[in-house]
Amino acid sequence: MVLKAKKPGKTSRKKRKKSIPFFKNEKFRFIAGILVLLISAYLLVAFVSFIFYGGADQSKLDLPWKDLVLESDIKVQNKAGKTGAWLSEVIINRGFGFSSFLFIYLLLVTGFKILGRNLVKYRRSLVFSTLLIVWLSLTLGLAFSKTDAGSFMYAGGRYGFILSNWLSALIGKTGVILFLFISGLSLLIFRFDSAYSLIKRLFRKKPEKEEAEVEASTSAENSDQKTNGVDNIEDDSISKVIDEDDVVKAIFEPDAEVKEADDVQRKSSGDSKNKDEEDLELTIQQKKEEEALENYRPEKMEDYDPTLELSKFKFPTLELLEDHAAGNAEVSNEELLANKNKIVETLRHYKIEITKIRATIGPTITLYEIVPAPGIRIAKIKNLEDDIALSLAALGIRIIAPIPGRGTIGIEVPNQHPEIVSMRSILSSRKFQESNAELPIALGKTISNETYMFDLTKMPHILVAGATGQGKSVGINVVITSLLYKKHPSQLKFVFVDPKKVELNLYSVLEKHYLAKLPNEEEPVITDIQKVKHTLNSINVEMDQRYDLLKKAHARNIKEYNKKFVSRNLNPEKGHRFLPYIVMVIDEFADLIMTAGKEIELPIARIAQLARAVGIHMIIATQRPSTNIITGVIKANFPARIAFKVASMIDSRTILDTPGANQLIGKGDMLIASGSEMTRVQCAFVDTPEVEKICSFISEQQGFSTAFMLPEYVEEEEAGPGEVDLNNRDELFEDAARIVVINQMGSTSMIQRKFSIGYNRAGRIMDQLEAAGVVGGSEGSKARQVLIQDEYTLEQLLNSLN
Ligand SMILES: Nc1ncnc2c1ncn2[C@@H]1O[C@H](COP(=O)(O)OP(=O)(O)OP(=O)(O)O)[C@@H](O)[C@H]1O
Repeated sequence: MVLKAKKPGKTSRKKRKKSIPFFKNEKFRFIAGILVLLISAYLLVAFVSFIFYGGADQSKLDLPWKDLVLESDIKVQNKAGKTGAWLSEVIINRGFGFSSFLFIYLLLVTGFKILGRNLVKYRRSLVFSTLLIVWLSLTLGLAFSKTDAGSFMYAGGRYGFILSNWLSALIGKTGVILFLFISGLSLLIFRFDSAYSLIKRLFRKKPEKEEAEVEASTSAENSDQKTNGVDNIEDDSISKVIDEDDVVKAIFEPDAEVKEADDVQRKSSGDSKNKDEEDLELTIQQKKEEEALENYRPEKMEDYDPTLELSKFKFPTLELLEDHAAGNAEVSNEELLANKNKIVETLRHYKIEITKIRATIGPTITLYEIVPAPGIRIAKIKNLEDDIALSLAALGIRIIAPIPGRGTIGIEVPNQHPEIVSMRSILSSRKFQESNAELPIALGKTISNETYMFDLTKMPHILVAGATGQGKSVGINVVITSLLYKKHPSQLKFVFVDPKKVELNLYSVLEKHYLAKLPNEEEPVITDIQKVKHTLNSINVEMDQRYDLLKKAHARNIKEYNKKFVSRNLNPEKGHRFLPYIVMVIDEFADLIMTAGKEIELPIARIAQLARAVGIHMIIATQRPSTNIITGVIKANFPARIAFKVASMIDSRTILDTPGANQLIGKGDMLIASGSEMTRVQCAFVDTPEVEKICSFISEQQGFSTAFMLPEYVEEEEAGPGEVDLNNRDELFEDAARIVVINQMGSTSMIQRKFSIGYNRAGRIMDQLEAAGVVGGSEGSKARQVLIQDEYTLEQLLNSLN
């Protein structure tokens, strides 16, 4: 669609260039533009006067043009003189009536266009106004066909008058009115997108409502499924009904059913995808973007390809990963049956009758869903958690009473032989492979053996907690590996913080591919707490710079911004650049907070609050989920939390706001809370040697010349202009001053980029600019205020310095 739109634009532009080359002369354009504007002003005076004095001048205007001009005795009342009166007579009366005023509008926009200012989309306005002139003239001709006869002026001009009479005779007045209505509506629709959507909405009101209802119910269904971590009782074939009298038969045949379930799942995910696509096509916003392409795209330029610099980059292959699942033992039918009997027995013992029980076998736990007999209080079952655990002689039993939206009570019982969910099986899943998410993360498997996936851009920051040895580090490796399998080095950068100096260090070989760091910093993985502070502040600067860029580009988020940049609607010379996502991973957050406290907490909270739209995401992990580590400020800004097994119920409450994480069974068993949803997932397993293999696969390939450079943060006291000697100015001082004034942006990193100089030199120049009064004082991470508004004043100031 984009290509089609591009072609005609290109050829017509070429033609124009050939036919009027003198139009390239700037002075000529200036004079021509002014002339056209003056003509439009003259015509305006003439037309307005014609309305007032046209009647009085009428007798003179009937004279031949020569007589009217040459005869000096003949005087007209029109304020634009005889020529103005005559032009008005010809254009309004003998032409198109009142709609002739649109000619003035056309001259006005043409004049401005020649002067280089596009007030409107020119070609579109030209076509629309011309058609409107004809339409309006005809409409006025028809409406005033009776009154026109006695007046000096035709409201629709002679053209409108004659045409409306002719059409009325041809198709009758009603026919003409219908024709005018339809053509008017078409004009509106083609000219104004909003008119189109408004009219469409009027006609489609009912179906849309229905669609909304369908959508609402689908999403409700989806959310139900997620909330429970299991599929619907009625139609999910993974779940097995264990009827009181036909227990064995119902539990068996898991394999065939799992396959069936997969199909259903695939189908439904395909369906919802189709639905999404249909919705996208209908959005008005997309249409606008296509227009922008047509209008602003420089000629002969293909889309910008961020991956071009490393075009030969190969993504890691699945062969690098082990199939840990090979030795997994299945849950035996005896085990299922025994557990079921014990549950039923224990409940009976407390006089709780159940009408139905069914089992869903997950990788580490099996969910037994029971439907209690009518009249049984749910709280009563909930209180039996310990008794059921005792009777099953198993740790990690969790009762979910009731499972939200399902009308059943869930009892999660650990399997005797938990499965290892290999990273390989997760990454090779269709769900992950076909994911269109911006930052797809496949984390593990849910109770119904579904791959659990999410898009980090939607989460958008994650807090991970878990006691030592419960799978936290493996979980973080799973997150990073997922991203490495999907994102090109140009699209994603990591900032790794690892005070323990062991866990994330193996990623340091990815420096020139995937890592971001401070300039002049040697270590790619940050271990020093002081440097963490600098890095966080630097990310804050990067965040502010990105917001400035988004604002200038009128983009709401990084996705929109990059889309515009890729289609070359943003000029790199104005500071625009392709923005990779930045994911910051902090492995032991507690160590940082204990040592640096607020200095760390506040920039993290600020990033968490604001950075989502500009593509900066954080994953912070801690062993000690206590309230002095996970403070209210942090918690409020991290809505997505992942809990591995923790030591106590209090820890669970700190991280998840509910108990439960203390009842997990460890080894990657986790609870994921996102908003009000809570899902139990078995984390995939990826071993350190596998991660090493992936890293060396990537690092052996060609990378960028350096890591991605974060802007350096200069602390305020360092930045003061204190002893700046203006007699000893940097040789780039004047050029830098011009750049700052032209762009009206007092940004050190802009100077750094424009002149390809280091941050310190750019900072010194900025101090000199402040001392010279070109920019205001430092405002921390924000760009400085520019105090000189135009180049002329600047030149005067520069002269006075010499
Ligand atoms: N998803 C998983 N599947 C199977 N086993 C796992 C999984 N995650 C962790 N384990 C087992 O638990 C061990 C400890 O995991 P991990 O190193 O991730 O713990 P941790 O919470 O990071 O501990 P620490 O905080 O001390 O670093 C692993 O070596 C592995 O044997």
